[in-house]
Amino acid sequence: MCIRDRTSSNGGGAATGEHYLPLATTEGALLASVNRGLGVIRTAGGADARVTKNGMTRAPVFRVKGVAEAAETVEWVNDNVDALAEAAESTTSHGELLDVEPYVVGDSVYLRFAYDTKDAMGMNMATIATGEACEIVEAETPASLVALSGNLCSDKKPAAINAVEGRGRSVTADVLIPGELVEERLHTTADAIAEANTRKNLTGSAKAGSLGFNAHAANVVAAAFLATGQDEAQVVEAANTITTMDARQREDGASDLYASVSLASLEVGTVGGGTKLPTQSEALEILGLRGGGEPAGSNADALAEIIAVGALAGELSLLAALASRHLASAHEDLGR
Ligand SMILES: CC(C)(COP(=O)([O-])OP(=O)([O-])OC[C@H]1O[C@@H](n2cnc3c(N)ncnc32)[C@H](O)[C@@H]1OP(=O)([O-])[O-])[C@@H](O)C(=O)NCCC(=O)NCCSC(=O)C[C@@](C)(O)CC(=O)[O-]
Ligand SMILES: NC(=O)C1=CN([C@@H]2O[C@H](COP(=O)(O)OP(=O)(O)OC[C@H]3O[C@@H](n4cnc5c(N)ncnc54)[C@H](OP(=O)(O)O)[C@@H]3O)[C@@H](O)[C@H]2O)C=CC1
Repeated sequence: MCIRDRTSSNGGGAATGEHYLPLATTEGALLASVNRGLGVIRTAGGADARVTKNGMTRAPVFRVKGVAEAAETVEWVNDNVDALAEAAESTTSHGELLDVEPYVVGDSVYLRFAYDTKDAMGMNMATIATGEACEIVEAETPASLVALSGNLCSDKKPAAINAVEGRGRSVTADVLIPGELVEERLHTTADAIAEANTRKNLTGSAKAGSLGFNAHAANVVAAAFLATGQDEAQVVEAANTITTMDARQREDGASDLYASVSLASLEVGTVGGGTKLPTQSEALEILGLRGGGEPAGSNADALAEIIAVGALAGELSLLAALASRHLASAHEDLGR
């Protein structure tokens, strides 16, 4: 299935202008929901979306004898990031090493390498580059490589480090919706949506011990990932999204709705992996984002921003359905 609706994404580079949002899903009411949310966003004048951080990570784990060797290894790494960058970047003409963050646990040393992988999601690129850098670490320090991935990366597992530090693209989208539009198209009020968001997405998620403070960002991310050839398993990283909804009172006493989603770790690319498959490549072509961007990285930034606006649309429509008590009936009509 493919939703053909326009989002407005004002990010840098190629992200300006109007876009379609290709989605592939088996969730019965999702397309209707996102379509309604996008329609409301478009009528409100469009959403803003920006990538605010970018870094694909790979964190190998090394064995040392104890704390003294661990400290020696960390000191060497901190003093020699340039040498590690030279080794890592010798394996790629696109990737750039941004940072190496050491972590010590007893006789294990973890080095979290972060790369700007430009338009690639970058897991192969980062893994190959990190492997090369590890050879220097082993040659220059007492540390011995145990595993090229030591799970502090952290790939395809729910992990607070991704929610806090980010992984892939960290992207935020927001929109201000006039109160009248909320009532006309979402059949509820800004206050009711804001209350549902606070009690459900914030307090309810906190009580559940969740890493995600959203309603169903994973629905939109999964559908966009399938449609555009991303690595499906990495939906788990994007599920840590935080959704905020506030009723902003106007001078005339009415309230408009401010809505935002912040996806700390959205791992997307427009080159490499499944993006080359025929249908997925066509979906990226519809977006005007197939292949490498100019400058490199701008296409993947734009894709991240478009997916974020889609997630915002989904959050708006579902929270409105909950606030107006339409969730069950919508799924009776569309989802079974
Ligand atoms: C279903 C609606 C949209 C009806 O909402 P409505 O306002 O009664 O719909 P409408 O018939 O008046 O149409 C309004 C707009 O919705 C869109 N729309 C409407 N129908 C379609 C359709 N068939 N195909 C494509 N687009 C559709 C379309 O944009 C349309 O505008 P128009 O084109 O008429 O100018 C609303 O009730 C809704 O969004 N409900 C929420 C459904 C939802 O978000 N489900 C997500 C999955 S639930 C889940 O997986 C996760 C969960 C819930 O467990 C997570 C949690 O715990 O929160
Ligand atoms: N290896 C692993 O541990 C894991 C792999 N994966 C899989 O890895 C794949 C994704 O890895 P990824 O590295 O993204 O893809 P690819 O391995 O397909 O490599 C992408 C390559 O495209 C080249 N390239 C050309 N133009 C650009 C551009 N504009 N921006 C960036 N790179 C460009 C780069 O080559 P060059 O570097 O020579 O410049 C880059 O390394 C997926 O299939 C995923 O499932 C997923 C998780 C873990």
